[in-house]
Formats: sequence, structure tokens, C-alpha cells
Amino acid sequence: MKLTGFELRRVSMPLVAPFRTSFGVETERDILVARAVTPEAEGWGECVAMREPLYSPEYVDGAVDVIRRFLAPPLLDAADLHPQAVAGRLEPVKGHQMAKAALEMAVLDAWLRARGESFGTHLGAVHDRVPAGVSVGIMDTVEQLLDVVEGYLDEGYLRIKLKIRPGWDVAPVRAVRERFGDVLLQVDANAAYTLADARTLARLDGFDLLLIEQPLGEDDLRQHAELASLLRTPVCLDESIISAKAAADAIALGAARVINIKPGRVGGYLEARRIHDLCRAHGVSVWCGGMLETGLGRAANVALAALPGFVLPGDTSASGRYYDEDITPPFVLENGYVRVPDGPGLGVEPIPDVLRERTTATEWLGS
Ligand SMILES: CC(=O)N[C@@H](Cc1ccc2ccccc2c1)C(=O)O
Ligand SMILES: [Mg+2]
Repeated sequence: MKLTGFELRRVSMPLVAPFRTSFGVETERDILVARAVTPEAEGWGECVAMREPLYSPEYVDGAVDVIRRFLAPPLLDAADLHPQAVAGRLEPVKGHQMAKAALEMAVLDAWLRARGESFGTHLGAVHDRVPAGVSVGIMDTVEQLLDVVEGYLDEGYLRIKLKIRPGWDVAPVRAVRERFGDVLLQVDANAAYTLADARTLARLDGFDLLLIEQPLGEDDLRQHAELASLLRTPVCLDESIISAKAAADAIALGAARVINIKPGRVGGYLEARRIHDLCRAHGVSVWCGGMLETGLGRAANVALAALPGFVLPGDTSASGRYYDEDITPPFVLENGYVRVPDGPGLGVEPIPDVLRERTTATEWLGS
């Protein structure tokens, strides 16, 4: 497949409500969308990098720059580009997994649409719908948290994930467990603790949590292994798992019993599938994380979440969890499940008028 070019587009998406985590508060996503143009078909990719490098070292202005100067040229130079060859062509560039993932996703989507094959079929999906979990931010009061959680449970979400940080951990978890009984419940610290907090984190063992996500720093593999030996609750890693190699190291070190797979964080959906396969071979459960994607990234995540090793509900929430109006037809919850698109490629496309309204900048890279 010969690429004619990439169109880069910045899309502004205000959130329905502020989303507070241990690393900050988000009120609006500034999202980079890439469109791969070829003579046979077009494909869409979404970069999950935030505006600021607070979740990971990547940030959206940096992603645009690295794509424009270092990632797009080698792909545009290829006479016949296969999606499986994208990662290898981009390998000389170190890091920038989210930027690379956006381009690979756009190329893969174009390639699949040209062949009439869906993302799910290509990745190896075995389900036509996936159970949806929801990520709940840090709130001002426990009462406010309980109201928000009740609302999500009323909508049908099958799993609750609470953001925690030092000073907001045991009390909110206890309150949710006491009010909502044996709901599937997990927490995500976004790397806010250190080994010195082990005693506090061990107090969470009393609430029958599915997992505790990324309690320690991104590069604290050894420390997570030590913490895991002190907790009953399974440790799950997110920020630390930036590749299949990192997943293999984490498993070998005993640093993770569960892994949150985010295609953007690991460099793309093909690497995400490799991590799924690796974890399955080691009996490590995986689930699909979220980065507040539009319906484009959401479609690809839901397809990935339908693979057999994704045995825990993911952060594959409905579009309405984050956005009043998505740039694609919205993903909705049906009895706690989200349907896997079955059309060619992603199976969804941006709604032209909405995309135009939300676009704050466009740039053409190519001939
Ligand atoms: C659904 C969920 O909790 N996602 C991330 C954290 C997160 C939170 C807020 C974000 C805001 C803008 C972009 C990415 C973001 C990611 C996580 O699992 O750690
Ligand atoms: Mg996380």
C-alpha cells in the first residue's frame, strides 16, 4: 500500500465533568487525530498523549513534532507499506510510543478498510461485545463520590475503578464497598505512592479489590515486586508497561499479576496483541485501559478488548462517560456491555460536521 500522505488534525473535546487523578485535573482533551490517505482507502489513528507530559513523557505538541520530522517521512517514503512493517520502519526513533501508535493505527485502518476486514477480526476478537468498566476520579467529598458511583452503577457499568492518592484511598474505598456491596472494585494510583506507603496500601487488602493499579513509579519494577510480596491484592501495572519486553520483565520479576494494556502506551495495537499473547502464555490477566479516547480510539480499544485474554472489564466506557458529543457515532452501554464494531477497519468514522467544528488545526504531510 502506497501512502499519499497523512493529515494531522487537532481536535478539542471538552469533558462532561473535570477528571481528577493523582497527577492533575483534566477538563478538556486536546487530541491529535491522524488520517492516512492512500489511493485505495483512508484510515484513522488517534494519539492518546495528553497536552502535558504528566501521565507519561509524551505530550501532544511533542507528538506532532516527532511525527512531522521523524515518523511520517520514513512511512511516506515506503513504496509499498504493510501495517506489520510500520513499527520496524519507526524503530530507529527511540520512544514516542503514542505518536508511533497513532500512525500505525491509521495505516492499519486504511489497509483493513481496503480489504473489508474489521479491526476485531484482524486482531483475533472472539466476542462481539465487551463488559464495560468505568474510571472514577478523585472527588471533593466521599458523599460526592458515592453519588457519582451510584450514577454509573445505575447506567449498568460492571466494574468501578477509583482513582486514589495519599490522603484519598482507604476512606473512599471503604465507603464504596460498604454502600454498594460486592460490586467489582479496583483502584488506580497513577504512581502516587512509594514503598514507604506499603502499610497504608496493605489496609486496602480488607476490601476485596480486583487489583491495585500502578501504585508506585513508572520505573519502579523492583519496588512493585517487593510491594506485591506485602499485599494480598494483586498488583496491576499501567505506566510501567511500555512494550512487550517491559511486560516480560514485569512478569519475570513478579512485579505484576495483572496488566492494563493501552495500545498507545505500548506503541500500537499490534504490540498490544503481542503483550496479550505473552500474558496469556504466563497466566497473567489483562484488561484494556483507556485514555479518554474519541470514538476512533474507542472503536479500536473495544475490538482489542474482545480478545480471549481480556478477562477483566476494561476502561472501555461509553462515549458519554467523557463527552457530550463524540466525533464518531457514540459508543453506548447495553446491559453493561459495549458492542464491538464489525464494519471494515475501525467500523466507525468521524461525523464530518462534528469533526470540522471540533478541529482547531490541520496539517498535511505528504506529496
Ligand atoms: C481512564 C483512566 O483512568 N485512564 C488513565 C489515566 C488518565 C486520566 C486522565 C487523562 C486525561 C487525559 C488523557 C489521559 C488521561 C489518562 C489510567 O488508567 O491511568
Ligand atoms: Mg492507570
